[in-house]
Amino acid sequence: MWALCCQRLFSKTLRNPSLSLAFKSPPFLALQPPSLSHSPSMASLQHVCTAPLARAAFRVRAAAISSPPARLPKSDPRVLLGLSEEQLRQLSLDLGQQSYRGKQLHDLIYKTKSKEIPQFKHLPQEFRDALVGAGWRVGRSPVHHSVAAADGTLKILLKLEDNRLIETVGIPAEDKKGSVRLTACVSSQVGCPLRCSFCATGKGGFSRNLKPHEIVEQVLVIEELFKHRVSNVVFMGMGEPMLNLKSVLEAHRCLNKEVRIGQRMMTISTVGVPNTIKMLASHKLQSTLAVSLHAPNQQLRETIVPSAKSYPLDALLHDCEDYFIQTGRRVTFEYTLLADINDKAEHALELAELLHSHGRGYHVNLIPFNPIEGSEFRRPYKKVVLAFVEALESRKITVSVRQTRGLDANAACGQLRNEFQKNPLLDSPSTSLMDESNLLPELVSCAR
Ligand SMILES: C[S@@+](CC[C@H](N)C(=O)[O-])C[C@H]1O[C@@H](n2cnc3c(N)ncnc32)[C@H](O)[C@@H]1O
Ligand code: SF4
Repeated sequence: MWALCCQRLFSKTLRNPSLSLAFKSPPFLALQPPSLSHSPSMASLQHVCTAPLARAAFRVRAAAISSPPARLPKSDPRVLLGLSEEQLRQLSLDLGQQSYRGKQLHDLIYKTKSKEIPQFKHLPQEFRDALVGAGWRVGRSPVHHSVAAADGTLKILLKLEDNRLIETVGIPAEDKKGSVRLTACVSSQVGCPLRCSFCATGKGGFSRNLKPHEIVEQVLVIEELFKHRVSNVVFMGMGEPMLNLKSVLEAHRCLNKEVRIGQRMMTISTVGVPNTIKMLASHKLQSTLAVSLHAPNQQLRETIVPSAKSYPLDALLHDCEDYFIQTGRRVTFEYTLLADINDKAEHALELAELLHSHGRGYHVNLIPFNPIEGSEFRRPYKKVVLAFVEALESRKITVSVRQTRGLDANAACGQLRNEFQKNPLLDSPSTSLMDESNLLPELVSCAR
């Protein structure tokens, strides 16, 4: 029986990597094969284990034999953040606990926002030990630095497990009814390989894609620092979401289902990567697609966005039409206004014509350039921006101008991280740099 038990455990372990560490861990080694003379049942096998840890470990293995392996993501199989309640319940069963422990785990991760398994105080010690022993971790990263701007915008640098830094931004705002809306602007990659000419992230180079939990945790850290629920998520931080679509979709699912942010409250922004808009459309999400256009014709676009060479404007707009047809969601076009490059009234008229020729309900969001160090570009004057707006509106295009938030906090995406990377003296962790004297009084309570 003992030999059979071990054999079945071993084959389970091969199929379920979450068990392999537990199999090698000390409590397992503490289990001694009982005397084979009286061929014990499972219950009597458990009885011969006297150390509490060994008993817990035995229950883990007994449960592993009797239940199917948890369906866990292959990318990082021992990170709790990102798992659904169902997966956490299955994990609890696999570790010899009752299913309701999975619900408790879910609350600890997504509501209490505990960062370490030892902080799961109201779970039994033996369960915490089993989780740690099997190599599980929550998957949260420490805040390395944060800077608050006068308008309440908070820019945060997170230090990932491999010591890489990513930016995430919390943007509080009051809606028309006076209640506070908190937007999380999340990164999808460490850096970006697409190198748009005006973007600090592009200038900082590319390291790697973010894993789903590294995207989700950005929202949790903003909720934690502001002590307020995040209402909106925009995938407009560092990186190109469409180059990391699988992780972005997994993070989107988790933010929607586990963190409970409505799909309509989320926006995925892309400069355009061939075939990916079609893929996204096939998921029929109720989220907004924002396409960073920046020019009304192919020739000018290629000078601003080098990657545009592989994705002609006509094909890009065709895919946007398709997104609208598939999802019923209006596509937004982002247009960064660069003085004397793409900000003339004739550019606006050409843009209106281009959009009308591709038919559907589009909206243009103008972003006056946020100056970045060493850039040859300039921000246009306000009157130029207003003339651009008027020209678009005269051609019946709905348009908004993005308010520049947090200008004094290295506002342009990727700038704060670049500062830290080039100046090693700055590169020391700061616990709380939330300087409330910098905040507008009405936002202090929200940002606390
Ligand atoms: C940082 S990108 C990330 C999402 C995606 N890669 C994209 O380009 O849409 C989000 C938006 O920020 C804009 N952006 C980047 N750097 C900027 C700057 N210095 N000034 C104004 N807008 C900027 C981009 O044009 C894009 O519309
Ligand atoms: S604007 Fe977007 S796609 Fe272009 S370099 Fe920056 S992050 Fe990458």
